[in-house]
Amino acid sequence: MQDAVSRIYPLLERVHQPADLSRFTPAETVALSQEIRQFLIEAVSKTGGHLGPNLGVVELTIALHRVYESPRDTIIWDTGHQAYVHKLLTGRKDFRDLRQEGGLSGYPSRAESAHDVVENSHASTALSWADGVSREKVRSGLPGEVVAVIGDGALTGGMAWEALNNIASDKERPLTVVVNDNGRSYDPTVGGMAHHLSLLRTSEGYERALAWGKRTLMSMGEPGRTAYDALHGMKAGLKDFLLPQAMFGELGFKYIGPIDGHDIVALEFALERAKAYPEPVIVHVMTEKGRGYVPAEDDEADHFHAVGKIHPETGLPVAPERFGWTSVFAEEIVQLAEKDPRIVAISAAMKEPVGLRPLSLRFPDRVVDVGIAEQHAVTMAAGMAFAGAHPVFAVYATFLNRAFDQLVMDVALHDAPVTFVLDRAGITGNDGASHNGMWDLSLASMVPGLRVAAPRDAARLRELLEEAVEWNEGPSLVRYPKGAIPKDIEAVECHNGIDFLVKVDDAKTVIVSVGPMAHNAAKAAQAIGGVDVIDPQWVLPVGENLIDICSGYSRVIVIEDGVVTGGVGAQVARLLDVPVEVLGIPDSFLAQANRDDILHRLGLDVEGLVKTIRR
Ligand SMILES: Cc1ncc(C[n+]2csc(CCOP(=O)(O)OP(=O)(O)O)c2C)c(N)n1
Ligand SMILES: CC(=O)[C@@H](O)[C@H](O)COP(=O)(O)O
Ligand SMILES: [Mg+2]
Repeated sequence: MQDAVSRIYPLLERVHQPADLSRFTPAETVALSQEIRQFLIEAVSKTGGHLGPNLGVVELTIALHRVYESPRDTIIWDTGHQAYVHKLLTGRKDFRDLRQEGGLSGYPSRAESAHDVVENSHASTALSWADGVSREKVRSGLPGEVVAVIGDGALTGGMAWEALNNIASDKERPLTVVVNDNGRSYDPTVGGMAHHLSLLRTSEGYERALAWGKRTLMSMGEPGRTAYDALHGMKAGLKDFLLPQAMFGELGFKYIGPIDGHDIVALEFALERAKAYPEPVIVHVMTEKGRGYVPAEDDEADHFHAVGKIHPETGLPVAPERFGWTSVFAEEIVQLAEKDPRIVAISAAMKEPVGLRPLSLRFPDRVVDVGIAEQHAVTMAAGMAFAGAHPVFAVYATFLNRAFDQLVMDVALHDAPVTFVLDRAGITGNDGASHNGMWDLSLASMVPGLRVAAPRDAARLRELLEEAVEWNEGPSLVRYPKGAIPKDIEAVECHNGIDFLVKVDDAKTVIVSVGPMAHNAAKAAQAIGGVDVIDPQWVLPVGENLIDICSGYSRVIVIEDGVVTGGVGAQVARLLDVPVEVLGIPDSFLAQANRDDILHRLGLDVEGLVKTIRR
């Protein structure tokens, strides 16, 4: 086996395609699931990746591939971060370069396999995809079932409910929704729906008691049977009262569950029933995130949702994490909230990764986790602002795309003083095309009244964040990238609010650098000579002060880590008479690779900038 692992996995060796699984006995499938867990721990500890979610779906994925015939039957994974086992069972075992340039994607990928459908790793879309695939299969008479697997976290997203509503409306069209319920997003999953699912989970014992009662009474001959009939009459009423699964029924789905998601026989039985049913079905599967790997099971924070490289024996990181942008925000927002009681923070199911954990510990009632519900978060923020708060929505840049309408119509149109803090802005790299935060500047440039700051270092992040939350005339946005934070660069001069990072006599060329691009811009300018570098800090809308300064040069170059179309450079070019060159991300989806390698490929590292500017 060509792979990232040194151990031999004899059962996994036998699987080249899903059909091979049909030759396994039930006992062998159990042994296979143990092998797969070992494989995942060994391989992912070398590369990093979504270990916890994948450890949780080993049995579920085996069962799905034994019951359904992929790719004839379409299996769709929501978010797709839990598709590693699916990859292993569909012939992809070379995990050496998982999430690296040229290696396996961390998500389903059509380029890799005919078994993969959805590459978009933004959550809560799988049910809409499934509805679409199923409609077209039925319309055009294509064979094959459609199954969507969605986590309890992704089920908090509004789009999932729009899809459920549509799927349920067509009783003639069978479609199976598998809810992979591990009770967690990163944190425990929040909201009424999560509560509902957990009630179903706790009712499992009740179901077992009913089954035991039935068996016992029926074995007692006629008197027992009469007693059972009487009790059975009551059961529906009792069940409706005790089991909120009725809700799925009322929505139009047959509900099967809750099923032990680590029992392959039970899973196969449930999936076979779902497959045979001629209408939409929900199969509710209970799993444990991080299952079978003690460090992940014990990790209360997020059960190893996504890890870097780790020591497989201990689960400890191979390299200590360097102090990052997120940590600076995490510290600063606590300081600001201490001073300003109007500050309330919002997270869309990502308190820890966006740095809101310390604030939630200091002021538990001033951080709201809305689930994976970015659209709701933005409009809710507008409502909070109306009622007197200054909401701070901390979110990954790529996920704000989803709430563009709410940003324009609910926040900007109402001049709501909401601050957006965009983490992972610019190139993120290993998560592939869908996770780069490269559209935010272009989108923000179209929103009337939205002020955008791009700090170049920690000192500027602290200052600009403070200015943002003090700005109450309308919305503001502060954006910064993924990863370690570089050293502060002090300005050599400041004119009319514009920092000069490099200033030489008689420079004809000026580089306008956006946020963290300042570091490469300054180094490139120093290497070339005769070039000034300025940092406007508040980059959108483009200010008159920036235009005035740029007008004094014969050549203006804007460097930004966003798409070139419609970003800061495009706005500067619109307002200046001097020719403007924009160096940024071309309008294309970026294949996965390390952030530095992508910057190099795009000519945005020092070497590339020197070359381009000299030319
Ligand atoms: C729109 C969107 N917002 C946020 C995320 C980040 N994110 C990725 S996985 C995840 C939690 C998913 O929970 P769940 O669906 O239950 O899957 P699990 O990891 O528990 O298997 C979140 C918040 C995302 N991918 N998409
Ligand atoms: C699937 C998903 O959207 C997240 O888990 C994401 O992969 C995390 O990215 P970071 O590692 O940058 O926090
Ligand atoms: Mg979950």
